Amino acid sequence: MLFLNSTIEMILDNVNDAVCIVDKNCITRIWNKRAEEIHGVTKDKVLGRPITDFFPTALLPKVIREKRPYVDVYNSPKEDSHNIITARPLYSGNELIGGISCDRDISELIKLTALLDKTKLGLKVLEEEITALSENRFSFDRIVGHNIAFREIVNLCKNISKSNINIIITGESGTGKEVFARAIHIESRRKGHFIPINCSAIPEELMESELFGYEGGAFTGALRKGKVGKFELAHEGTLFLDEIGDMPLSMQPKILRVLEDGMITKVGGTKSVKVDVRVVAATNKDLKKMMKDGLFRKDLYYRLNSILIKLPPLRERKEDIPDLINEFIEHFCITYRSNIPEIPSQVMDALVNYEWEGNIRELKNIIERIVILVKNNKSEKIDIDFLPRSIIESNKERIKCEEEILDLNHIIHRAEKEAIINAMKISKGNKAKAAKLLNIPRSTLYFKLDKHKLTCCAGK
Ligand SMILES: Nc1ncnc2c1ncn2[C@@H]1O[C@H](COP(=O)(O)OP(=O)(O)OP(=O)(O)O)[C@@H](O)[C@H]1O
Repeated sequence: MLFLNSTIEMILDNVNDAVCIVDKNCITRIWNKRAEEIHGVTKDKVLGRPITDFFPTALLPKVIREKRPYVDVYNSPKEDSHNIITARPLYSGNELIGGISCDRDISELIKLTALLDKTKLGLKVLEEEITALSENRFSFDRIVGHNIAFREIVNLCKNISKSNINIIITGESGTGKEVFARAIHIESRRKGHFIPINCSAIPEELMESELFGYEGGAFTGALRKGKVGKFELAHEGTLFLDEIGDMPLSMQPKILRVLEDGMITKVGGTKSVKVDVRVVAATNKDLKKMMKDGLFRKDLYYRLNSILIKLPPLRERKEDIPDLINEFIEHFCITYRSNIPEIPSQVMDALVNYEWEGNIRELKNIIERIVILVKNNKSEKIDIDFLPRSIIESNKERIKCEEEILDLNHIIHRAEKEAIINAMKISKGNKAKAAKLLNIPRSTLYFKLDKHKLTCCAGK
């Protein structure tokens, strides 16, 4: 008889799953070693006995009764034990002779999943702590700069933070508009989140659904369960509309409406929801000019612009550059685990006097690059050669100009050139008259016009 084949039994004792074979009367015929381990019942007890004597809810009697398989069914035979069972009827030709079940123990997997869930929870707590810490990083106290005009702006922003008025922040790229918007949000103590959206990064056709959300299946490619828009996410918080100058004209009246009545309707939806959102918008464009050119709506501008904050470019607050440099060096030395390098005065001068068209962002990027170079070169100080070529060149140019300012020969040379240009202007290009005005012979004037490369203005 098949059930008594000892070779099969020997093979089954060496597989990882618990195997149980019963005859058509549900009497246990094969019970392998793994089944003994998983179910805690030995062969000698179970063999020859109905499987239901040991496992009243066993799947095999059901399989035999219904003559159909059950695949990958979850089963917990005892506390803390979790199995996945597959059970099938066994046939000899057309005759049903019994059933076989294979149990895979997934208790370890379940324990690991529980551990993972616990870890996830821990991570969430950590994430929240990190968010709180990084939010703190953006508070007004952490904004670097002691330039008087800049401090006045910081104080003004602190004062208006707690009111709910909308704000527009302008300034060149990289001057810290987003940093200010975040600081205003933190200072406001609003309960909700700070939600940034970059208007220039979102295609016009997606803007409405990004801002107001959409109902499930509102359009092709939409998520089945729909999406919450940024306005709703910013409920009781602050919505930061970055690059507001790039907001499509078609969207502007819709935003104005939300700002006026605080109600939003999702794309494809019919219900309106009330939101309490404070809007801070930022741009480096000239919105007034855009209004004149018909590219920005006046009504939206005045609705947003309860107060306008203008951040100065870095070159207008050079005295803040050393503090910013030190702050960024400390920051990147932590990131790249390197010691704080010495900054020779020549390097500091070069950095302070650079034009910084990309403002604080450009300065920050360059300091990061410098910290990496210092580390890679195992240096203890910032060598001037670690600065980018553009800064080195502009520094050389500046030093040259400063030297020229004090060079007496150069001063005389410039004064002479200026006097000749003026004399030529007054005499309307008449050299004899100009020479007379300058009190020099005409031949000397010819020589000096040539020396100063002014022959072009000689004819005028
Ligand atoms: N006062 C500040 N102190 C320290 N770091 C600053 C300060 N202002 C800006 N930064 C840093 O400079 C970088 C640029 O700032 P931010 O993104 O706020 O500029 P932005 O004006 O919004 O730029 P864009 O117009 O390009 O969006 C950021 O990395 C920010 O952390």
